[in-house]
Amino acid sequence: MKQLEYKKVLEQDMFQKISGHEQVVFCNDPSTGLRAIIAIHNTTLGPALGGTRMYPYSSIDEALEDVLKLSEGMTAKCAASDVDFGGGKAVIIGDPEKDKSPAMFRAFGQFVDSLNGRFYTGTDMGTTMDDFVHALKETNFINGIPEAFGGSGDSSIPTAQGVIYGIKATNQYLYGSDNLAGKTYSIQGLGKVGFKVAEQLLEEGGELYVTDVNHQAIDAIKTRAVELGASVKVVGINEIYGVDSNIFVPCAMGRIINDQTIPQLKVDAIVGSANNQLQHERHVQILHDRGILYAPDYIVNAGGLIQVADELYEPNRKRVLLKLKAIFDSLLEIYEQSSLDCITTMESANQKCQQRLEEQRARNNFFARSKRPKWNVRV
Ligand SMILES: NC(=O)C1=CN([C@@H]2O[C@H](COP(=O)(O)OP(=O)(O)OC[C@H]3O[C@@H](n4cnc5c(N)ncnc54)[C@H](O)[C@@H]3O)[C@@H](O)[C@H]2O)C=CC1
Ligand SMILES: O=C(O)CCC(=O)C(=O)O
Repeated sequence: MKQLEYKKVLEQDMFQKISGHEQVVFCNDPSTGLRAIIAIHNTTLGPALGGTRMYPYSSIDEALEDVLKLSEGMTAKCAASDVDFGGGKAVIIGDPEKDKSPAMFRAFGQFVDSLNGRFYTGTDMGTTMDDFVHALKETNFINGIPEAFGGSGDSSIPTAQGVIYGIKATNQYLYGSDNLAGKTYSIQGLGKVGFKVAEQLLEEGGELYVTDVNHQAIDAIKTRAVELGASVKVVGINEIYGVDSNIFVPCAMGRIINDQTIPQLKVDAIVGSANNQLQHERHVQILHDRGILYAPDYIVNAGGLIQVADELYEPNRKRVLLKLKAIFDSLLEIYEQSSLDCITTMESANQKCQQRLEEQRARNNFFARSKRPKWNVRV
């Protein structure tokens, strides 16, 4: 009896945790060591889409919490970027440096395939296009694949481009010009996205402070700076928050805007690619009160989503470029609206997303076509 009650509490706890989500799938393949969780948050706008992260989570709870938050963010990102997909994401529990294998990604591909088009996925932190070339052998529900395989290539390129548009919009709003030159930027993380952002800022005359746990990434940006006749200052991983610069550009992990880091910040704005930068929603209000402009992460980092969603309809670079440029206007609109309504930038962005979701729900009536994008999605 006691055991039954205990089980009931556990079940309630689990369903409470996933109460905002449509479906959560645990994937277990001992033969390849695959332990993954796929979370589908909301398919109002279309099938779920979102990258797969590989990270050495210290517990299943930590992995679950991450995937739930990331997939929820994808619903907002799709809504805000006018993309006909819904919110989903996956995490693989393991160290990307040590635990990966082609067999593991093939096994993961089989799990993705079993969802029969409810979930499309590709790269995120800790995974690369090559990993998904293996998954592609098992399923077609993969995006962000190399051009040689009929895809649109590395999605971190448009993500980085979107971050640059976000920084330009922020400079325009704060300093009256979108020029990147003559400003200082502190960048956390020089991976697939952060490195490209750093490179373009250097090329356009920005001054950089950078940090990364990976020394090769640091060496690479130093070399690139020398080639460009520019210079970068390297700071410690915990020192990055206290750097006196114009803009903090987080391009590594989430939850880095929190009670410990906010008091250290000496920047005018935060504009970066990292997903879920705010530890809690209340932190955006604290930033607002301190006069630090926050660029909502899911607006700034939508470039990869824009490209991979486009790829599923058939890659078209011109269309992607137009949508990437829209990040500049969208962010400026959010800044201006939040100032007019005396609300935070996140509240302003969320209102925009809610409006699109409600409009789509109103269209999803008995006569509506099935909840699929209107063009021929590759299956
Ligand atoms: N790749 C993409 O197209 C997109 C990425 N994002 C988000 O942007 C962020 C970065 O993504 P990627 O560049 O793809 O990942 P990545 O794995 O290529 O790069 C992450 C970098 O951060 C570094 N890092 C890890 N912990 C750190 C720490 N404590 N301090 C400083 N550096 C640290 C890593 O060494 C690595 O160089 C992630 O939050 C990801 O979810 C969001 C949208 C799309
Ligand atoms: O960038 C991608 O490949 C897909 C989109 C995504 O997962 C994200 O924006 O976090």
